[in-house]
Amino acid sequence: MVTFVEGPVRVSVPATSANLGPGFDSLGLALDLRDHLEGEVVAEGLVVEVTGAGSGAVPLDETHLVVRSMRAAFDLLGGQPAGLRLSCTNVVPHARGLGSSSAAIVGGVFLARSLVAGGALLLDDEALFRLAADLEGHPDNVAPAMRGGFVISGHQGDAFYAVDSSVDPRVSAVVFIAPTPVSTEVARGLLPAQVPHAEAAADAGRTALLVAALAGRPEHLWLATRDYLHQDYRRPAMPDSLELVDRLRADGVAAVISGAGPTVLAFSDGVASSGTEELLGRAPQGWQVLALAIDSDGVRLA
Ligand SMILES: Nc1ncnc2c1ncn2[C@@H]1O[C@H](COP(=O)(O)OP(=O)(O)O)[C@@H](O)[C@H]1O
Ligand SMILES: N[C@@H](CCOP(=O)(O)O)C(=O)O
Repeated sequence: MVTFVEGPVRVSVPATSANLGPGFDSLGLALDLRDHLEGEVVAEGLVVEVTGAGSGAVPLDETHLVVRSMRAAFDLLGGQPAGLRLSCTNVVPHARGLGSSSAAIVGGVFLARSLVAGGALLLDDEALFRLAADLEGHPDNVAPAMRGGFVISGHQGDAFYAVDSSVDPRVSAVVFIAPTPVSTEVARGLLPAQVPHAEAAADAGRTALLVAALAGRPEHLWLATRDYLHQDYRRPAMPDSLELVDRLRADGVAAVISGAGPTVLAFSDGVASSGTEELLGRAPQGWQVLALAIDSDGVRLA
């Protein structure tokens, strides 16, 4: 019989940028931009409040992504609470390629576990990661949202792996958030079933280089962030984003489509052409630009 904790529990969960150019469906980086969730077990019913990103757009019932994720975790933890109150304060923009859905899923499963007495003994971090990755369908955002930092992840049969890798302290990110959304589902629908072998080989080389560049050789970030597997195929859904990537890269900036887009992420490595101040001035009109440090905590009690 599962026992729930009394009173509200607060958690926070970071935005994430997946792919980082060539690391399609395998690389992900947690960024210092957090959604906050507060949950409480109550006598009956379901009350969901949302402020910030998604307010007025996301449902406020059982179909809300955080609620669905909490329900899935409660099932694995041993049972559903009699009633639930959930309050979401969101800053991660939705459908922009900054991992809002993974933040909702990871925040939800972690919040559910935190609402159960001894929850971490009933559902350990590995099981929680697996649940979240199953709910999302790909682990590249979920892994850094859960663990923080830079994580290499993928499928292993019907399970998942995730391995932390280091990030040089000189590296940070500037994100250019496009004014209009593109859903990940739509952006994935643009990808071909097959790619030429030479391009797959080139992409593998750049991905390996990117891991080394992030770990301590940031001077190679521009070379390392060239993608061959997804960005150009997605151009029709986000032409302005690809144009911005092209412009920044032509000036030597390590710029990529963040996740499935349409946000553009540029790595700042502290040197003049890719310094944060210089990058902040490159935002197209109507776009939001944010300088973000790498988040090293992942989901946590707020
Ligand atoms: N915090 C949230 N609460 C409820 N639903 C969310 C939340 N974040 C994301 N979603 C759902 O996920 C969708 C965005 O997911 P997706 O297309 O994968 O984009 P993203 O790149 O932001 O993850 C939203 O339109 C919404 O339906
Ligand atoms: N590897 C996925 C990443 C999707 O990230 P999101 O932040 O856009 O949800 C993809 O490229 O489809």
